[in-house]
Amino acid sequence: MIGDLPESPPSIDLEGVSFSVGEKRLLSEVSAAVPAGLFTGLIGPNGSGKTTLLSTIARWTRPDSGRVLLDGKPVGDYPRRDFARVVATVEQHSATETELTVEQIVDLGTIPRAGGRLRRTDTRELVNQAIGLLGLEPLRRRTWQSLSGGERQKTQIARALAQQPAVLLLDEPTNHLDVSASLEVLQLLRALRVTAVAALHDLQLAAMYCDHLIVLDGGRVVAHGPVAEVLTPELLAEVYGLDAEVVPHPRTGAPMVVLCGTTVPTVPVDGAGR
Ligand SMILES: Nc1ncnc2c1ncn2[C@@H]1O[C@H](COP(=O)(O)OP(=O)(O)OP(=O)(O)O)[C@@H](O)[C@H]1O
Repeated sequence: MIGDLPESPPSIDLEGVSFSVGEKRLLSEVSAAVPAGLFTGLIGPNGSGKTTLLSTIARWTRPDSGRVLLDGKPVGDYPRRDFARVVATVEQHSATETELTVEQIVDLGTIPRAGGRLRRTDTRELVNQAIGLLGLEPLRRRTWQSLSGGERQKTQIARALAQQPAVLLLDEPTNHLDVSASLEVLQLLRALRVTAVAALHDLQLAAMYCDHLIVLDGGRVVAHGPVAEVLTPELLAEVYGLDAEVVPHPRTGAPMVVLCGTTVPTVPVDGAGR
């Protein structure tokens, strides 16, 4: 046990979570289960509430009503320091003003867990491991300012992994990553077998790497459950307005999203205004 929190990956339960800013309802009665130790994808169109929901799980946003439970206990009931040790986050937009190097940023990940108690040699080992896993060795002494978008993204993921979290909350973790880097990073994250929730835009990546999906639309949950049950042509048409097929991968049999277009043309095909 770390404080009140278990070392093993906890489950997360969302129970009727609602949140508004002024008149705008960002989350509406969101209820879903995030299974322990699995990789859950949070999908939905732009503005559907994915970042806001991650923020409520991370305790940055307090819901107006409803509860977020970690291993059956409201997240707000955990001591701040214990919660920070166990839950690591990778945000959609990271700070750009820092002068720190890759190594120093990854080292920041060890602070919450160490709480000043891990010996320096132990934290160095965690930093080296995380840098190695993300293939950042050649960049370890480069400054944040000098990194490309994808290199920054990998650095932030390495920082989160150096924390050795039981829960990982990731807002578009493949942002800026090329195709093979996206596959490598998701494969790595999934293999950790922590309780992970990742907001994803790429439906094919979600189909390949997620165990479980929560689908948001307009701040509401429209579906949640195992990928094969949730990812259907009907759902993609309803939520995204997509004309798509979901077929078994010819080699692995895993669901594969084949896009045919949109169900509603957004741009006139025969010339605007005619
Ligand atoms: N402080 C705020 N005040 C008013 N509206 C807000 C505020 N923060 C977010 N919103 C709105 O809430 C909705 C949900 O935003 P959120 O960032 O959670 O969506 P998202 O699904 O993560 O979007 P994206 O895929 O574009 O990143 C959006 O319509 C957004 O404009």
